[in-house]
Amino acid sequence: MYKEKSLNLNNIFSFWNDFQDEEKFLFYNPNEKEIIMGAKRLKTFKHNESFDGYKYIFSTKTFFDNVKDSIWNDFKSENIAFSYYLKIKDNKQTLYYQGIDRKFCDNTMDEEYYNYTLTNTDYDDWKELFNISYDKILTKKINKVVLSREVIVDLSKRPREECIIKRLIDNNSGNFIFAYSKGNKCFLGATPEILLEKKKNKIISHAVAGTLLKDKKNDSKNREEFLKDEKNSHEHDLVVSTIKKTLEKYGNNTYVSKRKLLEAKNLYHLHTELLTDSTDDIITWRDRLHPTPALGGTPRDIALEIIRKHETHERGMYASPIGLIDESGNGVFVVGIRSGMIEDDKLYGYAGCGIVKNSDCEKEYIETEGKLKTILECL
Ligand SMILES: C=C(O[C@H]1C=CC=C(C(=O)O)[C@@H]1O)C(=O)O
Repeated sequence: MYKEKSLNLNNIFSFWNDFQDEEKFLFYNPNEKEIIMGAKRLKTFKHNESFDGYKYIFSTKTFFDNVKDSIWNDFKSENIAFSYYLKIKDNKQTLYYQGIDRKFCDNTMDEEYYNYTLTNTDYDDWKELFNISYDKILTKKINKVVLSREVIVDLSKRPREECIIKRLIDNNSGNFIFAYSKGNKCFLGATPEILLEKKKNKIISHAVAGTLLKDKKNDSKNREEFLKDEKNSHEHDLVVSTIKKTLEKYGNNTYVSKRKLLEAKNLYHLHTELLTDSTDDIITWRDRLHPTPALGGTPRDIALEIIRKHETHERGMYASPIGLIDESGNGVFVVGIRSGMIEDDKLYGYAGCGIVKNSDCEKEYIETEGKLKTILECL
């Protein structure tokens, strides 16, 4: 259905810029060393409709089903096929297109940087949110809840999306980079966390939770201690056991790897890989797993109620599954953390962290500052 041809752009973002006012996405998979961009919506799939014949499906979801805040207008839970895709892999560029062939104006990219100011101070709100949640932990209503912050960043002019995307890719090797541009908004970020992958009949999920901020001076000692640290282990194990239960319930031959360290630019995380055999489709699996206690909490319903009721901002697509699915139904969903929404000359930045017994309000806030750097350092 799609025609294909090789391209030789000096600036791969010429594709992005050429679709000025069109809906488009970018998805960089560091494991495959592959960038896929798509532009111009071709088809929106109905529930359970087959994806056959479409090169890639870009799949979006909001954290909660209902979205009220105008920041998230038009950002929905959808499966979308695009008219144009550019795949960049092994130094080769392939354009897939439906309908009219397209010539791209291949201008070199001048990088533009943005001075910014944070316009909200939210420590008091954080403290209140933390105290409400911590009380639920002390009274044993919940074991864990993942709380998040929204920072509002004034950029004084609308940034060029491709400049920020390029820096997200350059700064965060090993992370998945995503960008979804629609109207005057663009949601983008660099995430270390895969919710799930489907490779033929294997489902692979990843528990990523527990955080150490990097400190160059004591790096190796800190890392060793972090791997054994009780608070972080507890926070991590709650994610592993919830994912494991879901894989065991719906799959066969579930396997849990040994815990490892996952490195991001400014942080380390605890990381466990979980695998199971299943022929069920990737969207069904996404809906079984989202949100894991790395983004929601446990017990899930009570933790989600706390988030819904007490976080003062709306999560929208923050912490939600963002996926790319290929023609054969294989693909990957990552979670939209370390992210921000550009709206005109503002950026709404998001970061969160897991709260468990032994969490400290100020330390957790500092942890979110470290996570926010991912996006702020790319402005
Ligand atoms: C919720 C976020 O991080 C999650 C992923 C890894 C580690 C986390 C933690 O240690 O709290 C969080 O569960 C975020 O970055 O916004």
